[in-house]
Amino acid sequence: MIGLFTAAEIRAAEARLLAALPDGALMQRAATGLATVCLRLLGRSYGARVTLLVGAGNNGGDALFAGARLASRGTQVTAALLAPERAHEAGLTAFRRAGGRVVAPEAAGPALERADLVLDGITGIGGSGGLRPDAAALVDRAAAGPALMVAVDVPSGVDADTGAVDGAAFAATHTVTFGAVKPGLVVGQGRGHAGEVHLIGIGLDEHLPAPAAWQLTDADAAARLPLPDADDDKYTQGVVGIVAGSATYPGAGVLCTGAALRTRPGLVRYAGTAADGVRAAWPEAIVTDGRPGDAGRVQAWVVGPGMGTDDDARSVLAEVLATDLPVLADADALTMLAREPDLARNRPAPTVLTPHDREFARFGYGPGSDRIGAARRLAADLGAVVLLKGEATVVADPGGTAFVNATGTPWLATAGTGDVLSGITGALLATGLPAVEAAAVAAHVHGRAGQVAAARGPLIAGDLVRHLPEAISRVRGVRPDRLPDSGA
Ligand SMILES: NC(=O)C1=CN([C@@H]2O[C@H](COP(=O)(O)OP(=O)(O)OC[C@H]3O[C@@H](n4cnc5c(N)ncnc54)[C@H](O)[C@@H]3O)[C@@H](O)[C@H]2O)[C@@H](O)CC1
Ligand SMILES: Nc1ncnc2c1ncn2[C@@H]1O[C@H](COP(=O)(O)OP(=O)(O)O)[C@@H](O)[C@H]1O
Ligand SMILES: [K+]
Repeated sequence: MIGLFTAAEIRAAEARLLAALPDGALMQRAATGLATVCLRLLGRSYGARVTLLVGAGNNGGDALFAGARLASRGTQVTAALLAPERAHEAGLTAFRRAGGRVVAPEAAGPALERADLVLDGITGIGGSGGLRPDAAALVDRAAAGPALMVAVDVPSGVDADTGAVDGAAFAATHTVTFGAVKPGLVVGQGRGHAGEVHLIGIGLDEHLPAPAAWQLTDADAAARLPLPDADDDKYTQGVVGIVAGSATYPGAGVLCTGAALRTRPGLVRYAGTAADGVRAAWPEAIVTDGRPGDAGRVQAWVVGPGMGTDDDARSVLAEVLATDLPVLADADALTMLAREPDLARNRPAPTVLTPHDREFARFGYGPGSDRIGAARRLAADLGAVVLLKGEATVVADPGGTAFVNATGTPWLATAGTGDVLSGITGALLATGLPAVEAAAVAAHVHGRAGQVAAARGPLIAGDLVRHLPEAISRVRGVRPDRLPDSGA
């Protein structure tokens, strides 16, 4: 798993590491890694043109030392200094000594127009609030040029902890970040500004605390997707019950049940008023048009997508939440729970809520620009796991552990894909995974299914269900064309 660390956690770790190192050593590590990535991206050093945007802090120091390294290898490097009198002194000396050219921000236009690569060293983890006007103007001018845009540590204007962007921000194609990945690079608007993230080790790991936020890799997700083994039968792999869809809107029931089957095919039960549609679409499911209690035994419930919000729906929701089983509540169930949160508050078994932004806002406050913070707050308030959907889906548990999803595609912004996510999550809850992990792994697999489906063109929610087996195999690293011999 990839740990995500706040600016305060990184500063505390840096302080311990700095105390053990000679002056300036840490910045040299950062600048060496930065220059190496720049050279790789440029593909050459001699004759290339690089322009540095340099603020008054250590972030500008990193840029200047990296610029010095590039200049000493024959690259034409120009530095636009936002605050010449406060620019990093040693960095500026090294830069000038290596042949770097210094200009005022107002005179940086030609250098930005000609640059192959722009290096953003205006602010890093020390930035706060929206960029000041002079910095914002420089960032805008850089964006108009043709260069590769490389952010030092954090794109300037992006809040390193939350990903919030208030006004102008450097839109990077690559971010070279030091010591640890910051949440703001992978969530909220910051995710879109960071581009590809390159992590440079500077020896910080042993000084960092246990992370409170994580990103899963394919391998992490695969380790939580148990394979059936020789002792399994259809009942032992986790049976999920689905309450979704309605006579008027059977689609949600069909998508949710299909997603559960394609994730964990042992046995999926369905109870609800879309029974005919579900039966016709998925003969593999065990279907009743009765109440959840008529469905037979399950190890987890999914309740909500397309079920309506009338009195019958409310009583079905209450019945499911009154069980001592893990429950995933989505869509119409969230609308009802926003009115009556006590139905879900502090259940003895895990509850997972999967709101998009508008559903989230029904609980009393919008997610705002700190999506991890918002998910944590609602999770703590309700004693439930909250999966806040979006470009980067965030999962948080009541204790504050959070996951930021790394997979997905904007093509997922289409009706019904949330119903599919509910089915996947419910199937994983039924396997007995801790709820926060089931939700995080489900978001990971759902995003991969979206990527697999989108590779073939515009996707609809049913395509996600169809591509789930391939997505899961890819997450596991299984080549689809190889069949092991029996017992191998
Ligand atoms: N502490 C260390 O030893 C290391 C720090 N490193 C670098 O140091 C950075 C942190 O350095 P600093 O603490 O000096 O802070 P920064 O360099 O990130 O930012 C501070 C500067 O930005 C200005 N600023 C803040 N908000 C602004 C805004 N909204 N608009 C315009 N200007 C703004 C401040 O006035 C100050 O001059 C890291 O991000 C990283 O790049 C690396 O060199 C690794 C080692
Ligand atoms: N711009 C986007 N980029 C990536 N994923 C997105 C984007 N917009 C939505 N999604 C994903 O698509 C899904 C939509 O779910 P939801 O809004 O519940 O749809 P529905 O209710 O129609 O099923 C979520 O998994 C969400 O994270
Ligand atoms: K920066």
